Amino acid sequence: MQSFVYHGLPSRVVFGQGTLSRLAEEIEQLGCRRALVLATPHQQEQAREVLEQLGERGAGLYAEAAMHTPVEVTERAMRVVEELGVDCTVAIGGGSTIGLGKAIALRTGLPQVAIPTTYAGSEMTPILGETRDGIKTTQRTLEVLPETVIYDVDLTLSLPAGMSGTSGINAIAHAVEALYARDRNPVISLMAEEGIAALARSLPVIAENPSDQDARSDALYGAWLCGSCLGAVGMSLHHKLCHTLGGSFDLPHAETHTIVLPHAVAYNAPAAPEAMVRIARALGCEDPAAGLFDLARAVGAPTALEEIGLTPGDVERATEIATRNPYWNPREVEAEGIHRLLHHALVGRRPASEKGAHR
Ligand SMILES: NC(=O)c1ccc[n+]([C@@H]2O[C@H](COP(=O)([O-])OP(=O)(O)OC[C@H]3O[C@@H](n4cnc5c(N)ncnc54)[C@H](O)[C@@H]3O)[C@@H](O)[C@H]2O)c1
Ligand SMILES: O=C(O)CCC(=O)CC(=O)O
Repeated sequence: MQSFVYHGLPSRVVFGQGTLSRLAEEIEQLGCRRALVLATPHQQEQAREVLEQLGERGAGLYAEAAMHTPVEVTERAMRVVEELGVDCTVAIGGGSTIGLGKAIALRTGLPQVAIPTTYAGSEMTPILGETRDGIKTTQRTLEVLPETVIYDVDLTLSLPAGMSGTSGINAIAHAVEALYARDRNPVISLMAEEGIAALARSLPVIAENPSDQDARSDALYGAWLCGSCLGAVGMSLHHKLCHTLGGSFDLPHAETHTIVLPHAVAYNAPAAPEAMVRIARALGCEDPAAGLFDLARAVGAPTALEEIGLTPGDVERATEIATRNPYWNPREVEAEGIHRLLHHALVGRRPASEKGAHR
């Protein structure tokens, strides 16, 4: 057995159907009385209902959360925090809204309740990415880890079929990279394999019938596990590529993850054979790279970066940025291979895992 370090993260998780009804008691458990409810403009009505449900524990609503946590949005939220004298935040939404709660916590130390409505996984991580003047920087600090997470399966029923597929594969990407992380450990690897399996079996069912409650429950359980993997260990090439494509080419987050993942896995396969066995087992297929590509197709997701806005002329610059300061990766990150990977992802070629031992 390899030696390892396991670092447990302190958060309280409430999981089930109808669990939103426990929000007031969870706020009380934190010792708080005046919550600021956070949302995107799109989920404003849902957030208003949450505020009403809170009664005197609800201090106000700020519904301007935006993708990649722009600092000007956070600064406006900070003025609301001060004006209302709030003592905690409640973020209801996906990674964008939860990111805003984290950005406020970083500046104030206010406790957070996160109520995720996508599968992105931010609620389980001490990671915050913030955008200033168009540049996104990411940090890891326990100060931003939400104290309480309420997973309510009912809240995911409204997530459209298309977004459910790409958001679920965004979650799978965290577990895939956790399986070959430099700081991987047996507990997180168990969670990763279980998380991939739960999402791989539920996402195609959701694509057919977004109201299937058993599949929704399975998917949210998988998202919790995969988010925990992201929070616990370091990510590698796949996340670096997606952060490059999102940050420098403005490609949409979950779709980018969905398209790039099979190709990143194909690239890393020769250097991470044990991880590949576990990913294939979780997917129920022979070749993990092809299996992930087929899963994307099964949920009706895009499979080519050119479908979401990348052009052939962008591949050179994306290769240069992604290889400049690479994250640790099990296989050496070399420009020619990354250029080829990105070209395959651009055109949507069905990948096959490369064979041989590259380290
Ligand atoms: N720090 C981390 O650990 C971490 C992890 C994953 C993602 N992220 C960040 O999160 C952001 C992406 O998050 P996301 O993919 O969850 O998307 P998102 O939060 O931007 O949500 C996308 C849209 O879907 C809407 N939406 C969310 N849930 C819905 C539901 N159930 N029904 C209907 N509409 C719904 C939102 O209001 C929004 O308009 C990115 O900025 C990414 O970098 C951070
Ligand atoms: O943008 C962030 O906050 C970091 C996101 C991250 O590392 C996970 C992801 O890319 O899905």
